[in-house]
Amino acid sequence: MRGHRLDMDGVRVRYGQTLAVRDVTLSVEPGEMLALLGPSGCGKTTLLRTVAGFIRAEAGRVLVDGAAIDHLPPGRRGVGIVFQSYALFPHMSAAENVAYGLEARRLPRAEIARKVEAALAAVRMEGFADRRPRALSGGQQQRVALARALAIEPSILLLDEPFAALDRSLRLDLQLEIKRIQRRFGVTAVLVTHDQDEAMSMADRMAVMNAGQVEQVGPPAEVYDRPATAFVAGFVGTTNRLPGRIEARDGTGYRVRLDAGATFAVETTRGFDIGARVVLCARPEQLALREGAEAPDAFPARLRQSLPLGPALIHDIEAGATELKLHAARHGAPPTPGTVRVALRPDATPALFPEGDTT
Ligand SMILES: Nc1ncnc2c1ncn2[C@@H]1O[C@H](COP(=O)(O)OP(=O)(O)OP(=O)(O)O)[C@@H](O)[C@H]1O
Repeated sequence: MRGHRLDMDGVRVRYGQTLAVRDVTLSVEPGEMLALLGPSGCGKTTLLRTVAGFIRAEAGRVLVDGAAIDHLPPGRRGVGIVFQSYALFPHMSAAENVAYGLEARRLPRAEIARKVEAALAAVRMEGFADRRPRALSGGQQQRVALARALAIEPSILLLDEPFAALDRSLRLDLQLEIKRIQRRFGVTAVLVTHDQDEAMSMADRMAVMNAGQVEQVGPPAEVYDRPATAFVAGFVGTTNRLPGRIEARDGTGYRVRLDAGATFAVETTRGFDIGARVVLCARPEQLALREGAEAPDAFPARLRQSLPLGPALIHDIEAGATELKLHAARHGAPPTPGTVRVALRPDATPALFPEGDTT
């Protein structure tokens, strides 16, 4: 199962008038897990199903280890798929379900038995071989579905929201299980999810999709820290959006005059004209309350409330029509609601986008 490379090269998929996937080019390295992350309707399932062979692309190619597989039917692509709904055959036992794909390949009986046993053991379900799906919990059914996908020793494992139907604790169990198995076998995997925490914790890299296109692809921390577009900044993690205007060039960035009434220095590699309208996107942990007198690098706002969240404190703030969330360490008594000043933390690297960028 080890080490196969997957390439999507200019894949375009249309349903009638709807262009669901717009010329997507993505590579998944051998043994890597790539998450396709995005809001409902952005095209992630369509892209996954195109790789699986259930949907035909209007343009572009899908390649495994450099060879195009577009002409192959799903059963001959060497892909294993786990769906959101467990999609097990209800009248078959767990072992029969796992054997199904192997029987279709007409393998000898003894070999099928051996592979079924190994696949069920890999997902820790060896004691449940004779159970029918209805006698298994949701998490157990999904483990069997995973065993079925793995039994054929796929070159690529496709995971289509496999945890969506599970409650929280089962979900975490299965996430850990899949990650463990994926690492152990070095299987190349694509995970479709609309859950950013899931993508962050499971994936080596994530591709953030919006309206059929990939807006950014990279390791989760990089996407979080350096969002490429305003959409990514808003979709991955929490972002405070502060409108303003470019006042002047400043070192390797700009001085931005915020509508809220302060001037922030922001580093960026993007180019802006002086006077251009912009949106500054700052994470809750990049802003801070500033004590004391008026200063040009802090703007006035109203602290509505402060709520404890584990070891942190979330400040709920309004600055004119803009609502802000600030993340602070919790020590001592929370500040009193009322007038406050908000500043950028000295080490913060907020993102700057042209106003009117897609959100
Ligand atoms: N069979 C279909 N016929 C027509 N349009 C479709 C079909 N399937 C999907 N679409 C449309 O294509 C676009 C992409 O859908 P897709 O299911 O790939 O998105 P998604 O990101 O996986 O969303 P979700 O998270 O809701 O599953 C959407 O606009 C959707 O309405």
